[in-house]
Formats: sequence, structure tokens, C-alpha cells
Amino acid sequence: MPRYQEAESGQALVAKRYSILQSLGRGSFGSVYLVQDNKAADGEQLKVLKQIPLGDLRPDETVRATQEAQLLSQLHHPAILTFYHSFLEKDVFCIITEYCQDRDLDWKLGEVRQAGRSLPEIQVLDWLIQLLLGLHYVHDRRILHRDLKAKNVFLKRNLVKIGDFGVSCLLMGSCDLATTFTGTPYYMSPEVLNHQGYDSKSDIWALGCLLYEMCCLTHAFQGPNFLSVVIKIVEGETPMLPPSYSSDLNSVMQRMLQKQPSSRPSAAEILKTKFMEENMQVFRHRNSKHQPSAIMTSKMKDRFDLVSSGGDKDVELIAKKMQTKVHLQTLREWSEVEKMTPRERMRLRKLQAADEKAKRLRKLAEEKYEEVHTRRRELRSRHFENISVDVLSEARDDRACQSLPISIKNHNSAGGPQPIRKQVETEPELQGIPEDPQAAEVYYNQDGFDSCSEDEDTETPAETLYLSDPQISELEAMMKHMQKVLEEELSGDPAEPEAPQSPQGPSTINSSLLETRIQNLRESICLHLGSDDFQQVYESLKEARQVRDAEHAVTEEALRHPQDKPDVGFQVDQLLFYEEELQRVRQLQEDRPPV
Ligand SMILES: Nc1ncnc2c1ncn2[C@@H]1O[C@H](COP(=O)(O)OP(=O)(O)OP(=O)(O)O)[C@@H](O)[C@H]1O
Repeated sequence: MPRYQEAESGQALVAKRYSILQSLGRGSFGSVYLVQDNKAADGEQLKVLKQIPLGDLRPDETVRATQEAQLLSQLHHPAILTFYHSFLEKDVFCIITEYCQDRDLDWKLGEVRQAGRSLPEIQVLDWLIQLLLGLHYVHDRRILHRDLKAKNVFLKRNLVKIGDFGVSCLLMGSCDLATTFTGTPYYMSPEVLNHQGYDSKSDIWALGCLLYEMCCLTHAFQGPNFLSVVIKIVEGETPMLPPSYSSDLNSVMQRMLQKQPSSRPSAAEILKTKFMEENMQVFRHRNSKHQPSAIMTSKMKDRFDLVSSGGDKDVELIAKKMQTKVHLQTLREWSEVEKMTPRERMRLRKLQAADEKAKRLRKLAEEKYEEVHTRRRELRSRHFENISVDVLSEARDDRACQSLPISIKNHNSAGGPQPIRKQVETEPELQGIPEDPQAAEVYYNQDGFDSCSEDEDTETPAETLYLSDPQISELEAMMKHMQKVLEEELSGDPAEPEAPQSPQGPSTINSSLLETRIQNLRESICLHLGSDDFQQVYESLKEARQVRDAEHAVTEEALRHPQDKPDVGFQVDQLLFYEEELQRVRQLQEDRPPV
């Protein structure tokens, strides 16, 4: 752990800039914290600090790791978690990334599973499209992820962000090697397990596994121990999606899970299939319809941001009404340039009356704005007086939601600067006002616009809140990427260039970290099992790995470890795999010409 500098407020300060607010958890590489960047602009202050103890990193390795981190900070895509910067503090490598208040996909899928639900296909497709766009972007730049898994996909409203990009490369140092090393076997491709190298198609395999998981809420390749999972991946049948998902989606997944990397499509090839293209159009259509950006002034957006973060029902209602008004104004402009029928003139009069009402609403909104703003200012100053975060408590895995009184009070409604956006399907009022006057008339009547008044605060509050500026621009950026992919095909552009077979990614070698990991795992298993039993299971599974006999391994495992410790055999297998990897890394290091 780094030695934190104490800020005046008593909060731990990292790099004289980041106040640690809350522990978000611990991964296999290190600890993760929610921090406040004191040098960032308002609304962009919440970030994530990942601290990875490095052990004895040589100076040249340190320099390389930092350079490689800079390379990662140049990736800019809405589906890629923003990597701000990295630095070393004592023996700890620190990475600052974007904060995703809706946690990770693994957590989300667990939540769905526990509720006994499943994800609708439209949701799966929304996420799949974004993930494919993200992969397409990095593969196009000849960068591979290498550790794509549900825990590395973060959620920010309905936007997904591929995270931990290259972190394993930076730290495990295996990116330039003909293999890769990750902490879980579930997403490993047959070629990786056969030590045949990692390329962009191995990322596609991992995404295929993820697609299965989104639909079935379990891993695509399951087994009681590491070796049985490995054998299923290498030799087992490709799983199918349940019939509740379309055959088109199933066939996308089947293609992604082809055993032969060359038979798997690239991200661009998948995006360009008719099925995916149609779904991208649906995604674009749905999201662009519901974006307030096209019709709202920035002042209004500010107000709506305030609305959504403040959660004040009155203000929400006003926001809804104001949005309706903006739609009407667009329509009125249209009317003025058209030859008006008496019916249209009547409608215009209605609009003018509505305009008057809207003016009054605006005044009310401004008053509310002041009121809420003042309240937030007071709360914030109180918050900074009171905050006391136990950042040094390693055992805690509390989430940001549990103890932060203001902007990060609740993980799901957290991130003060991040306003709320509900699922678009539940927002009929935002379908847009029909341009046809008659249809518009029906719309007004349905919408009850005539009854719009500040006296009607009892009306059901707006279901729809609004995206903040950064989120709108992220969505817009996503649309642009989609447009680009769609246009590529329309103009008959050739498919994306193949990502390199021998990746040119970051290249830091840090086998000492791998050693530490092996050591930690060994100690932890011994603690559970006792040294003697550990040794027996270890020898037995080592033998089983050599003969690749899953049944033997399963039987041995069942004999060796008690029922209440079902994951021990899995861990021993994992340990053996790590040891093999370490040997390979060392071998490659020896074979390498000196830099
Ligand atoms: N950018 C982020 N925004 C929000 N939460 C995050 C972010 N990065 C990590 N977390 C959370 O912090 C916790 C630890 O994350 P971390 O990525 O270190 O480990 P992991 O994914 O659980 O395991 P592994 O190290 O094996 O990948 C997880 O609960 C994760 O959801």
C-alpha cells in the first residue's frame, strides 16, 4: 500500500490530487478505489484508482510499463473504459480510469440470475453491438484485449465499457509472447489453451462466451474443475442458446465459438451481417429518438442534469413539460413555413397559449433550480466536513453506495454528476411529436398538453430523466462508430484488416508478479487444505494434466477434498496452469535477444 498523504480534510490523498472516497473492491491484481479528482472540472471528478503492488520491478520495466500505459490512454471510444493516466507511487503502480456507477456485467448478470429473470434479447443485442464496436475499434488499431470477461465489462446506464484494457498486459508482461495469461479459464480460447498463440479471434471467442453468459447467465463452458473446463473448451461441443433467443443470435454466437480461429468472424464481419446491421439500425433509431441533445439548449440540459441528479419530483415534472414545449416549438417553426389550413392555425393558437404556460413554467423551473442548487451546495459542504473513509481496511468490499452521503450515495443512482436515464422502451412521451398536423393533434390530446400547468404537480412524475452532456456525447460517438461501420459496407469497402497474428502490444515482462500470484494462491490453498492434502491433490492433478484425463482429475478431486471446499481442486488446477505459464514466460525471456 502506498503511503497516503493526508489531505487537510483528513481524506487520503494520492499523487497530491486524488481523494480516496471509497473502496470498490479487490481484484486479483490489486485494490480498486473510487476517488475524487481534485483537479478535474465539476461533474468529471469521480474516477477510479486501481493500485497494483508491483514487487521488484526493474527500472527499465517501470519505464516500459509507463510508456505502455500512455499508449492505452490514447484509446478513445465510448465502449472502451477511459484510461486517464498511470503513475508509480513507491512500489505501487496506480492507474486512473473512468468510473462506471452501475458496476460490472458479472455483477449485473448475478443480479438478474438471483431475481430468477433473464435478459431480453433486445438488451443482449444492445450490449453485444457496443462490445463489438469496441473490439472493432481496438482490433483496427492492432491492439488486443486478452482478458475479456464479464468482470471487465462495466456498465454506465445502458452503455457498456470494456475495461482493464491491457492491464494484464502491462502487468503480466506476456503481451508480446505467443501466449497469454489470465486469471480465469472460462473465456480462454482453444488456441490459447493449446499454446498456439493469441490473436484478435481469441478476443472474439471470449466475446462469444460473454454472449452465451448474457443469455444463459452461466459460463459457456462449465466444469467441476479447471481441467474439465479446459477439455470442454478444446474438445467439447459448442453450446446452444435457449429457444427463447432467436436463431440469428444463436448463429452469431456459434460462429464466434468456432474452435478454429480462422473460422471465426472478425468484429467487423459480425457487425456487417444483415441481422446485426438491422439491430444496429434499431439501436440508433431508438437512441437518437430519445436523445434530448438535438432539441435542447445547453442551458436546459444543465437544468435537466440538475433535475436528474437532484431527484426532485417537481423539477422532473417541469423538465418533462419543458421538453414537450421544445418539441412544440420545432413543430411551430415547421408550421410557419407551410401553407396553413384552418386546422393548423387553430393548432398554432394552441401552441401560443402553451407557450405562455411554458414561460411560466420556465420561471418556476428557474426558481426550483436556485432552490435545489443552494440545497446541494449546503449538502456538499456538509459532506466534505463529515466524510471519513476507511480506505486502509483491506477486508472491506463495500460499494460506493453504502456510505457516501451525497453524490455517491447509491451505486445505482450514484455519481452525482451522472443523471438518470430510464429504459427507453418505457418512454412513450419521448417518441417525438409527429410532423403530420393531424397526428400531432392526437398527440397533444393524448399528452394532455392543454392541461399543462404548474398547478398540476400531482400528475404522475416524468419517467424519463436525461443524460448528462458527457453521456450524450458518448452515445453520439457510439452512433458515429455505428454509422461508420454501416457505411463501410454500403460503399463496399473491404473488410477490416486482420489484426496481427503476432500482437504488437505492450511488452513489459514481469514474471515476478506471476511468481507472487502463484505464491499467494499456493498459500491460500494450503491454508484451506493443509500442506499434506495440498501436496497430494497437487501431485494428482499435475499427473492428470499431463495425461489430460478429466475423469481421472474429477475422481481424484472428489476423493481428495471435502465437499465443503468444492473449489480447492479448481484452484490447484489453476495453480498448475500458472506454473506452466511461468515456465513458458521464463523460457521466452531467456530466448529473447537483449534490448
Ligand atoms: N471503472 C470502474 N468503475 C466501477 N467499478 C469498478 C471499476 N473498476 C473496477 N471496479 C470494481 O472494483 C472491483 C474490483 O475490480 P478489479 O477489476 O480489480 O477486479 P475483478 O474484476 O473483480 O477481478 P480481476 O482482477 O480478476 O479482473 C470490482 O467489483 C469492480 O466492479
